[in-house]
Amino acid sequence: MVVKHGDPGNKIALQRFSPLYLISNTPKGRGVYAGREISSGTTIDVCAVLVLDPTENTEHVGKTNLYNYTYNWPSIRPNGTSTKTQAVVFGLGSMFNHSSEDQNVGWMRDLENELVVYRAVRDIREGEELCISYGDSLTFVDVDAPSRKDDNEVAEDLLAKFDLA
Ligand SMILES: C[S@@+](CC[C@H](N)C(=O)[O-])C[C@H]1O[C@@H](n2cnc3c(N)ncnc32)[C@H](O)[C@@H]1O
Repeated sequence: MVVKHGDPGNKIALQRFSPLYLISNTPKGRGVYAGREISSGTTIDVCAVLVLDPTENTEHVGKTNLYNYTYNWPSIRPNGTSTKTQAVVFGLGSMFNHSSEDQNVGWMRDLENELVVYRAVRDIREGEELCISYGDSLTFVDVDAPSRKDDNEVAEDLLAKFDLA
């Protein structure tokens, strides 16, 4: 079907930066990498989402691995009040990994059009992984997080304090 000019409200411009690479077997599983420099502010992708019915989300998707790929999303009840649900993001949006301290990609919900728009939040070097923030409540161990000290290291730190006294 060819869409003519007709109703511009139904036509959403999609943008995807190129080249991007999907790399498997990173410490975070699969991840998305820049194939060349990306300037701050560049749109990296525009992804359509599937907003889940809140009951379907808690009773079904929330019990599966797919849950780890969903984004928090507001949902409007038939009476007009707002509640929370999840949305499945199609395309690359589901492949961006999390970084707590060095995100280079920001994302924004477009509620009206049921899209997520991803943009570079700083200049990105060729070969860098594209990472977003998932927020504070992670469901996995963050491989970028500074490793916790083991008991021996804590004991050594305490002894060092005594030495100083
Ligand atoms: C939306 S998926 C991202 C793509 C995923 N790496 C894959 O291979 O399908 C989210 C999952 O990626 C992994 N992940 C993302 N960021 C991570 C991080 N900082 N440290 C460890 N695992 C991470 C976790 O397994 C998480 O549940």
